[in-house]
Amino acid sequence: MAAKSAASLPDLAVSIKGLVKRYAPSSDRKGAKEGKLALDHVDLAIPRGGIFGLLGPNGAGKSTLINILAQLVRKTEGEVRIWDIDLDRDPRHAAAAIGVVPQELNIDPFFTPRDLLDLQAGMYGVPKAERRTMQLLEALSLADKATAYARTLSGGMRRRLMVAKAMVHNPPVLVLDEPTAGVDVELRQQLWAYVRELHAQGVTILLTTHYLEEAEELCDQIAIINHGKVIACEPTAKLVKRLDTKEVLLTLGADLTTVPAALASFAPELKDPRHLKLHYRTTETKFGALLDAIRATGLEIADLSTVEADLEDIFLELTRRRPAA
Ligand SMILES: Nc1ncnc2c1ncn2[C@@H]1O[C@H](COP(=O)(O)OP(=O)(O)OP(=O)(O)O)[C@@H](O)[C@H]1O
Repeated sequence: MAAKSAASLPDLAVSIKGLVKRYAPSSDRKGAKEGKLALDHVDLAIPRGGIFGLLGPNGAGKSTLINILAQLVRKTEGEVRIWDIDLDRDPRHAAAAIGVVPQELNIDPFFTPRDLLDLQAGMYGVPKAERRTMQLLEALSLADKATAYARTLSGGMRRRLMVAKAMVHNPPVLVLDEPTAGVDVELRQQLWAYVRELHAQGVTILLTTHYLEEAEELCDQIAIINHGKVIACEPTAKLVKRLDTKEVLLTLGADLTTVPAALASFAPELKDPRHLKLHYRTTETKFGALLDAIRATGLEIADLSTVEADLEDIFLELTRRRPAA
């Protein structure tokens, strides 16, 4: 994979079109004839060479999407291409193009890191001469644990071992599902340093997270998923600004031709003589201060509504929970 010439490299590392996943109905949920719709016509274009964040609250569908890429979950509908290889037509080569670090750290307790990586390399048909077992263990600060039983490794070491395992076949795309869930600050920094190093080497990174701060720190592009739908997908700076900006639409009781100067700091947009849109940064301005400013102008307000409530709710949800310190 890594040997592909620059001219033949795809523009998109991952391309997803109309992806639907409906889980089979569970027998213990009475009355639920239809299974859970976990992904509802998802389209995503993940450019080659970037760090792409898939952000969303619990149960949004992030793991389902990752597990479809990893071929652990079968999609219901839609097209998935990894490194321009269709998952349905050529699952084997699609699998060779991607390394996935799952959320769960299932490692056989009696395997050593070296055995585990050798086994994985064998599964992917990596010839012995091309194996990079010790190099990977060193890169992830696990060289001194190469021959220790996995059961003696700490949670952080296991997580790093899973990253090494995902990189054994040198895939051009690395996917990390909630890599820092329950991980301490030091390990998080180590993990990100390694991810950045891979990125610098040209590996495309896709990660899922609950945490806006984390996505903001690492990712150049972020997609937000909620209830199985992608509700935003933008460059990080643009998205963060949009998430932090609240729009308020005022319906006026009388025609307005000139916006009062006192509202200038709220980026006013007079849509028509009866509708005025204002913007404010939620991290900088309290809603009460905005109301006070409106009241002080003496404008007659017939109605007031906020726009893009869905994104705002998610923003609150994502910022309320912070990464574990
Ligand atoms: N095997 C399954 N059978 C039935 N429903 C499932 C299954 N796996 C997940 N779901 C449901 O599909 C929805 C999406 O779950 P998913 O695990 O993909 O979300 P998530 O965004 O990864 O959440 P989390 O961050 O909590 O892992 C949830 O409502 C979940 O309960």
